[in-house]
Amino acid sequence: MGGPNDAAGDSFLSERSAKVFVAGHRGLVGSAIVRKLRDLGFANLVLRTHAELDLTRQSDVEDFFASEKPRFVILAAAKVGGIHANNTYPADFIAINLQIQTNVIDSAHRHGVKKLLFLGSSCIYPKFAPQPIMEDALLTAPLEPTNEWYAIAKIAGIKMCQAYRIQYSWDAISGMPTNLYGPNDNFHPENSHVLPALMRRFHEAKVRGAKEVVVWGTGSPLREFLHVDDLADAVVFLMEKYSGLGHVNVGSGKEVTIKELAELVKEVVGFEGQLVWDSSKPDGTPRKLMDSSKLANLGWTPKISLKEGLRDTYKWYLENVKQ
Ligand SMILES: NC(=O)C1=CN([C@@H]2O[C@H](COP(=O)(O)OP(=O)(O)OC[C@H]3O[C@@H](n4cnc5c(N)ncnc54)[C@H](OP(=O)(O)O)[C@@H]3O)[C@@H](O)[C@H]2O)C=CC1
Ligand SMILES: C[C@H]1O[C@H](OP(=O)(O)OP(=O)(O)OC[C@H]2O[C@@H](n3cnc4c(=O)[nH]c(N)nc43)[C@H](O)[C@@H]2O)[C@@H](O)[C@@H](O)C1=O
Repeated sequence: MGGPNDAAGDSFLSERSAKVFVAGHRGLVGSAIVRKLRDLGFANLVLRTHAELDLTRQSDVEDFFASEKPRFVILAAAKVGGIHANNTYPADFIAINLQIQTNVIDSAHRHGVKKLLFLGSSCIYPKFAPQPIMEDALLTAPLEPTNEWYAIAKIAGIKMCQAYRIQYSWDAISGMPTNLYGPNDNFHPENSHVLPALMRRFHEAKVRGAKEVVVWGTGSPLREFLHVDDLADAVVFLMEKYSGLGHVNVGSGKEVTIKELAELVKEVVGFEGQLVWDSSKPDGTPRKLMDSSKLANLGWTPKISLKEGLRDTYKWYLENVKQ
């Protein structure tokens, strides 16, 4: 998908004093976007914690947009979790995400927001999509069951941005990041994604002097990881350069097996014991490497290697999370 606007758009970077609402600014992604925007000199960020503004509450969101009237919106607030959380709380993952994105996208449009960026996820694609996954693989085959509820909400978000562009000529775009990690990640033992879960488990095992650490599944699934600072850079790039109908993949182009990832995290943390695989836990999608050539052709490439990103994230974990 696409069109004549694909590489067009007025300049986001020329409006650094404009109000930018970053929804979800305390999360992994939102906090990285705030760091990036502040580095670039954006001086008028509009930020609300979940406690200050619950984005599932339609009338509160409406009132917020009516009074704040932001010029740009970056939607990084969502109900997010790893394979276990997605599989255990399907109602939360579909309902909360549909509510947040519907409220924010619709209110943003009705209150004069100039441009909005919606974030989806690589889980929108079919479980057995041809690899690497092109944007046009969307809705071509069944989804991965462990996260189909979340994926359906995200697909609805993409479609809502497209529908508002078609009906109202409104500049709403969607970026689809691959698996992300970095500072401010969620290190919950069960509900987080694999990378922070393993970092914490290896760290705690090292401190306890444990001989073994349990890792979920078979270790054979492949995943593509992108440091969240690269994602934040891509988000700003898309805000500046992209105004098309189709969503845009944002990946690193590099994949590792979960076993390779576990060995890398183990090395960075300095845990010297053994890995024990718990094959009663789900593997999820066998492989989801995205084809990010659409974004590369617009002129963006990632900079942070997985090894470097892991070291940076472990340093952050030691300074901010561990007891
Ligand atoms: N993490 C990943 O690997 C990937 C993430 N993404 C996408 O990036 C986006 C951000 O994810 P990520 O940063 O990882 O998630 P986090 O869980 O780290 O952050 C989500 C943020 O949303 C806020 N939030 C959640 N519910 C509400 C609500 N009802 N009202 C207001 N704020 C709310 C949270 O606030 P609070 O903590 O106070 O509830 C938090 O600040 C999501 O759209 C996600 O789908 C896409 C691909 C991969
Ligand atoms: C970003 C993406 O994230 C989710 O999909 P996922 O890629 O399957 O995410 P995950 O990071 O939780 O797992 C990746 C792999 O790793 C294995 N694994 C090993 N040990 C642990 C472990 O300790 N925790 C977790 N979570 N996984 C583990 C796990 O069994 C799986 O094979 C979506 O639900 C959805 O939210 C989404 O869009």
